[in-house]
Amino acid sequence: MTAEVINGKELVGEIREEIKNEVHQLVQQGTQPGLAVVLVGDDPASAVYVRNKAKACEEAGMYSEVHRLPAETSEEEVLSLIAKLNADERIHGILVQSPPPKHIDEQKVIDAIDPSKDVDCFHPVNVGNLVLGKEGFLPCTPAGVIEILKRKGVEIKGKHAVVIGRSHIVGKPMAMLLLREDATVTVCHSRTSNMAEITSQADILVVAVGRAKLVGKEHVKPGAVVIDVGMNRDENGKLCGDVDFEAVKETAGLITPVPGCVGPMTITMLLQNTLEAARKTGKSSVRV
Ligand SMILES: Nc1nc2c(c(=O)[nH]1)N[C@@H](CN(C=O)c1ccc(C(=O)N[C@@H](CCC(=O)O)C(=O)O)cc1)CN2
Repeated sequence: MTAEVINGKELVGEIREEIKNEVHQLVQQGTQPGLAVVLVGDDPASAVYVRNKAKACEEAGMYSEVHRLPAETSEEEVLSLIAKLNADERIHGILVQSPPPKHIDEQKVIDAIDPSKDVDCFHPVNVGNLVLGKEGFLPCTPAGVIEILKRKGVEIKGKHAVVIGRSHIVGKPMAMLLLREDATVTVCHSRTSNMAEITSQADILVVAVGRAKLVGKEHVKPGAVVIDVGMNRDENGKLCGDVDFEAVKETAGLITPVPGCVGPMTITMLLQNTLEAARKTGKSSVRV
């Protein structure tokens, strides 16, 4: 069996077109969604992601501003910028690119973001709402994974979904969102002893560990849906996921490629959250 490889470019293009139309309508009503991205330091991968976020905003007709701060910027300076952005009516969404330099307490900075502008869904209030199943922002990468599954017609309800990874950004919220969709969810992590035994029972396998090609054929049930959230460099410096794509595509039924699927979908969900935030607050000076 050879898996169907999901065409991320097509999916992302379709959703971004929908968002662009909705942004256009909101602009007509006097509100242009605005996103502020804060990047502290000079991590090259983060610089690429931030550039892609600003470009995606522009293409969707949204306002965006990127605050690039030197690596030695103090925590107080970052907090003071967040306070200004919280009060800025042009800005509906704020995010701080992760990871910041070590001297900055990331959670303290996240806690300072107004929850109604926390489009990453990292603030404890929004994480709490997610766990309680209340309305609110959905975290971008996990929401992107659910969107991929739904748009590809994958039934989630009643299926066994296994998530590998327990990070705050992906693993934990991913498990929550799958639960909300009525999947039976198992979370595996670095201390799981019999991982292949568990993952090979999954109908839906989401991998988010940050280790190149960790998941091989032996981890995957024939016909399973495999979603690769990883973003690594292989021994030749080429971008690759956490899944050994060439090996697993022989076993899986449906598989996401890296690059070109979950990453761009994450940014698409960020646009979606910024649009939602703008709809709710509705204040801005239109700049088109
Ligand atoms: N504040 C946040 N920080 C981080 C998040 C996040 O959601 N919020 N997630 C990741 C990084 N990330 C978004 O910020 C992200 C990673 C990768 C991609 C992406 O489009 N990748 C491309 C390849 C890009 C390349 O050429 O290197 C792909 O998969 O095709 C988008 C967003 C950690 N930090």
